[in-house]
Amino acid sequence: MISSLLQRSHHAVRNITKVARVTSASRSASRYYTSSSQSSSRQPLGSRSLMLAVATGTITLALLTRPVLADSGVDVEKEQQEDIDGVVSGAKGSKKQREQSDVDIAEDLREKYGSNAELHGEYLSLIEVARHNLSQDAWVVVEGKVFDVSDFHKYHPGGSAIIVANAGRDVTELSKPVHPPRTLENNLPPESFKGYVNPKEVAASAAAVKAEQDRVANARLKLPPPETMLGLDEIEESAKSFLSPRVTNYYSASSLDGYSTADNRNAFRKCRLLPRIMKNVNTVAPQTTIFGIPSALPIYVSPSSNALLGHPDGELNITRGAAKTGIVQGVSAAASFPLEEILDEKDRMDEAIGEKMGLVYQVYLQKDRSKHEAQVREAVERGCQALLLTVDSNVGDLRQSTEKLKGTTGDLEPGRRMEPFTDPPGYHDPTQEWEDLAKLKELASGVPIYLKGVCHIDDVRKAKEAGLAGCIFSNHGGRQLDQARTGFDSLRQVYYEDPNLCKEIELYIDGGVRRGSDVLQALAFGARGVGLGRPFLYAQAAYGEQGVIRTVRILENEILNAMRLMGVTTIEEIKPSMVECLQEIWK
Ligand SMILES: Cc1cc2nc3c(=O)[nH]c(=O)nc-3n(C[C@H](O)[C@H](O)[C@H](O)COP(=O)(O)O)c2cc1C
Repeated sequence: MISSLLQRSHHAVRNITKVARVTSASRSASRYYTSSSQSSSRQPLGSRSLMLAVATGTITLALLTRPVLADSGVDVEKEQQEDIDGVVSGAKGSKKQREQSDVDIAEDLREKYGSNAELHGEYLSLIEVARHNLSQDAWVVVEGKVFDVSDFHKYHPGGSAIIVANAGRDVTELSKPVHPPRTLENNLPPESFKGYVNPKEVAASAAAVKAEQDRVANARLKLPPPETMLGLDEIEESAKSFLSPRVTNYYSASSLDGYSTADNRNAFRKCRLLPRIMKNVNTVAPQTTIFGIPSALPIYVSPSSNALLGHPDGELNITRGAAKTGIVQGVSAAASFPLEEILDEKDRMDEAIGEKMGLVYQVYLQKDRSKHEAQVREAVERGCQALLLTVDSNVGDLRQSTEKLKGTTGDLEPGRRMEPFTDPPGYHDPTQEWEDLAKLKELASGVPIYLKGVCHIDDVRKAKEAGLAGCIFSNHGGRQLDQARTGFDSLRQVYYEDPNLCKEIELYIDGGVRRGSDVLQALAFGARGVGLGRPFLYAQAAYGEQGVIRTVRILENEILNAMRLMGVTTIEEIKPSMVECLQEIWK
């Protein structure tokens, strides 16, 4: 059965993925062999298994992109509910666990129980495994054993996507046609082994995963065509109509009470436009430069992690859609595809279109500085045109809706904690300071740096003094500090306090932008452009690359319409006096 499925799947996606996959697989594989940062205990792949893996990488990806099990008899709804646990945004415990990777769990278990660990009740639950389902925190189950493949997937000869798409799950059946038995295990450092899962649980889960993939692929086929979508919210609703609760929750979740997320939308509703009349608006020009890159519209894709959760092509959909519409793509440090694969896709698009698309890379400062430094080096070497340093995330988030769904429980430990608290969990660097920018600038070697997640005017001034190219006013879509001021309100406040600042340093906003008129309001107060996060995630989830294109076309139509109705023909003509904010009227 598997071989006929493979054949069907292979034909379906052959043209779009084959060359790409093999090229990128070869590059990933060669990096895997040569990278000096690899653990010394890591063994190179045997040449036979490597060739097999490279040759069949396309097939494995195809398997993911097609329905694989028509009628498994599995309770999909129940599985989806359990699957919610796989949201890694809050998988702080797992990060901590990984930091202790020198503790060789494998040896420990083997020493204690030999190969019969399961008889002693030392199982890892699949719920726990499912928590590690994102690119930066990926566990998989192979033949009852749990492995941490967070680093390995980037070097997987068959491509990273196949692993990331199945992170948190049992991949035994998927890997069988590709790998001789135990290939994966033999090529991982010993500390990657996390433990065993109950074989009965594994069988049930594998069937449920396949059934869920089947359901999603079928549901996507039944959506109304993308050209019938007239607004961004409509596309989001389409995506939510079939995405599993865990994916919808991951994309939509906010910190704590979600005030900032709600405020982001409402910020634009507080303002009214004052159009100027009797102007010739036959020709309008919405083009501008974003992060120094020519852009067809004053919008860009704000970097958002894990697009693959919504669609098997994930960020690659966004690369294709952005290239074909002439807007800039922001790639997240926690993207589900490695930067290398996204840049390979960009190269292909540049060649096909005959023009270079705009692509900028987002980074976080991490506790292990070698990690973000390596990311910056790679981004700069491969020609990313700007770096966005996200500064609103010096610690992780508190998304309680997600934690609740995951069944996370809290601390009941008694104790009078009178000492200062230190060392918060997670990989973000809580010690980050302005001084750290010097090193980043050095690594960037002239590539402009923008701070993402700025709120206060004093920080804009400091960024200017530090020689940065600009700031993005943002509260991270309401996913970090709840009640942080909205990007749009920060921009307005800065404009009122120092109207010339936007001439001295580039300013952008993101958060809650869903209409062309929202874009115009931000431009009026001096923003060069606005970023959108969730709309592009949902658009690619529902319609792949076409969803991204449709989203841009909708915004283009709305921006052009609003410009004409406002009586302006260029972005420079949009002035603060054309926007009245109700809050000010009531003062
Ligand atoms: C699911 C999701 C993942 C995100 N991941 C990142 C990230 O990895 N890095 C980052 O700087 N911002 C990230 N963001 C924030 C976005 O870049 C952007 O600031 C926010 O989504 C804007 O709000 P909007 O979704 O209302 O457009 C993420 C947002 C969402 C919704």
